[in-house]
Amino acid sequence: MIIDVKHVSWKREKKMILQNISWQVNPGEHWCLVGLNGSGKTTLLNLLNGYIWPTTGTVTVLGHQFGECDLRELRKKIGWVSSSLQQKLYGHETAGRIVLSGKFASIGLYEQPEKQDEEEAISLMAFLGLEELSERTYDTLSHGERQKVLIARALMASPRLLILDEPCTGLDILAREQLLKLIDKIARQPGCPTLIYVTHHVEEILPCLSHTLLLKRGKVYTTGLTSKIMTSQLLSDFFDTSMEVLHQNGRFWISLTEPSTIS
Ligand SMILES: Nc1ncnc2c1ncn2[C@@H]1O[C@H](COP(=O)(O)OP(=O)(O)OP(=O)(O)O)[C@@H](O)[C@H]1O
Repeated sequence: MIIDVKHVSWKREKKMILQNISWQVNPGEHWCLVGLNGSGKTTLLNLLNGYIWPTTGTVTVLGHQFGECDLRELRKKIGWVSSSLQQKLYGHETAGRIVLSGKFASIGLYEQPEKQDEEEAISLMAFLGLEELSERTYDTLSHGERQKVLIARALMASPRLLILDEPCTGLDILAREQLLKLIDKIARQPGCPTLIYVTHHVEEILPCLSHTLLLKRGKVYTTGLTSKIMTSQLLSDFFDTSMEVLHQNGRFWISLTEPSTIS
């Protein structure tokens, strides 16, 4: 099993941030994690990476139960692309060196890379269509280009689990679609890591994301096949707002049926 979270709760300042979360991710599945602001998505990701510990329950990732394994070793097998990573990177580094640094899980490149690593970074960037960015410094890249470079960096470590935490935030519609196309391309590769795609936006859910977890106020609202979850009835109940879901070209598009009722 890739992820096995059992009856996990996390409490802070007398507040239950996550309550009795159970979630299993099997090999061959790709998951979407959907929840509104403050529903507990980031907290759940922090638990998966061992940055925080459950108040109760157990977390097992890639067969390693937390508390009984070397977290530093485990984290090398988990790629995590998030906005907080964006902020940590050095703007003067070239995109090529940032991708290469993923091999060493470092911010900046301190070790002398092997020729083989350099070749791997070049071919990965070529596969993802990023070769023209290789010599550009990170601070000259657009937001969408940065996200692609960060995904390439995560892939350099050959992770078994790749967490994409709201990767389309701040992108215009075209940049968003370009980034989603790249993620879809990665998902189609044999041996692709298990994807966990975190979002507020149903429109971003790609057909490759076979399963969905809906998180609401710190609890699992439901889990299951994405195709079964993305219905007008279920999402209206989840968002407490009447909405219609249109299924088109393998994607889901939402419209509010009574926008004026939102307070
Ligand atoms: N260390 C902490 N101490 C107290 N409260 C916390 C802590 N970390 C998170 N919370 C609270 O837990 C709730 C869930 O936060 P979390 O960041 O996990 O939500 P989220 O779904 O990722 O939200 P967003 O989509 O806005 O990023 C929020 O109410 C937040 O204020």
